[in-house]
Amino acid sequence: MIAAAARLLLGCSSSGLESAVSMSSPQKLGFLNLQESNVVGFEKRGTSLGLSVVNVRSKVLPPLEASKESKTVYINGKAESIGDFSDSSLDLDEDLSNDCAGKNGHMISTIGKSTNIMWHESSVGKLERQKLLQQKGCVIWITGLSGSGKSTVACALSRGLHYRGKLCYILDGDNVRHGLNRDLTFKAEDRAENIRRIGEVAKLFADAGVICVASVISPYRRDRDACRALLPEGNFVEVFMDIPLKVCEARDPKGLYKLARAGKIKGGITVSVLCLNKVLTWSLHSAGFTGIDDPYEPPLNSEIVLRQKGGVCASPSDMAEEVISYLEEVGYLQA
Ligand SMILES: Nc1ncnc2c1ncn2[C@@H]1O[C@H](COP(=O)(O)OS(=O)(=O)O)[C@@H](OP(=O)(O)O)[C@H]1O
Ligand SMILES: Nc1ncnc2c1ncn2[C@@H]1O[C@H](COP(=O)(O)OP(=O)(O)O)[C@@H](O)[C@H]1O
Repeated sequence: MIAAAARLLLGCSSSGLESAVSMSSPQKLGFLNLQESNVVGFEKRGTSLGLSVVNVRSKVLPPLEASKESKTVYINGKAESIGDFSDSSLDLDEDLSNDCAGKNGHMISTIGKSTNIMWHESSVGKLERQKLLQQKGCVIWITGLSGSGKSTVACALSRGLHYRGKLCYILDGDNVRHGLNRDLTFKAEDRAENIRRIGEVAKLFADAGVICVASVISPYRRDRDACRALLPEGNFVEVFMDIPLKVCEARDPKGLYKLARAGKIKGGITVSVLCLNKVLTWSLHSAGFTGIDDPYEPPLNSEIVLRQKGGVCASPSDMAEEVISYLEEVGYLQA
């Protein structure tokens, strides 16, 4: 928050500051180096063309004021004057300034519901991170019915990759619903939002250079395709657990198919389990259970299909090896 506020200051008097923001050209961006302990309060003093003018009160510094030189920023792609500022030539770390300004410079845009936001490019890029990790960041998207073996294969895959010295992280549907997506139900629009968020997080992991394994039912083709579209070509590897419903239902490790068949999931139910003398309660709000009274749309062109052969399911580690072989083939296990 302090860095963000400092960036909004845009110009200031120099006394007592180690560095200051320059707005003399749209290619430059700098940061005020404020010590958090010295800042005792932020005060919003007004807005100008969507940019907040902030007064930082400090224990050691005099109040900072905008001063007298006219500057330009780009707001929603349009050049706008933001008023009078001076001291544009103050001591900046040029390299860091240019690094962090990124390719969009001071492009301020509206994205979704967020107004006046700017893209900051990191000084270390994806290629450098990949070189460090000796792998290519990507998303392995495991989709399939409940009980088809998504989580099991994700774990085996993670183990196999780890064994080869590759950094991998699993985003499991059940787990993500414990935190990030705890506000979402199983009605269609919430499933879509669940997948959208997981897709966005997976994209960040891939950008970090990590092999991100998402194991989620993701029943709707459109939502999966939207996640694919977030990533560079080839970085989204869809793995379809093509296991027949009757096999998944026979496994039924959580007893959910049984509940669904009994009509106890549609419309929302509460499940309570006595565990170590504690009652654990889950609320299942649902338009239906996938495969029973809610649709599952199988992928049409997934990179990998894992299915039974002659009615026999391969072991989870063999299935994981199939995925690892694919990653090796496409060169993702090297930088
Ligand atoms: N109505 C309904 N439909 C499907 N699944 C249900 C439902 N209610 C609860 N569960 C449990 O939630 C797990 C699926 O969560 P996901 O986030 O992967 O689902 S989705 O992609 O948003 O459809 C899923 O976990 P897995 O069995 O591992 O797939 C179920 O255990
Ligand atoms: N390849 C496999 N062969 C036999 N059983 C499996 C296999 N993969 C998973 N299972 C079993 O199927 C059940 C469901 O697996 P799970 O990974 O939880 O599925 P999902 O995450 O798709 O709901 C578990 O009891 C698991 O042990």
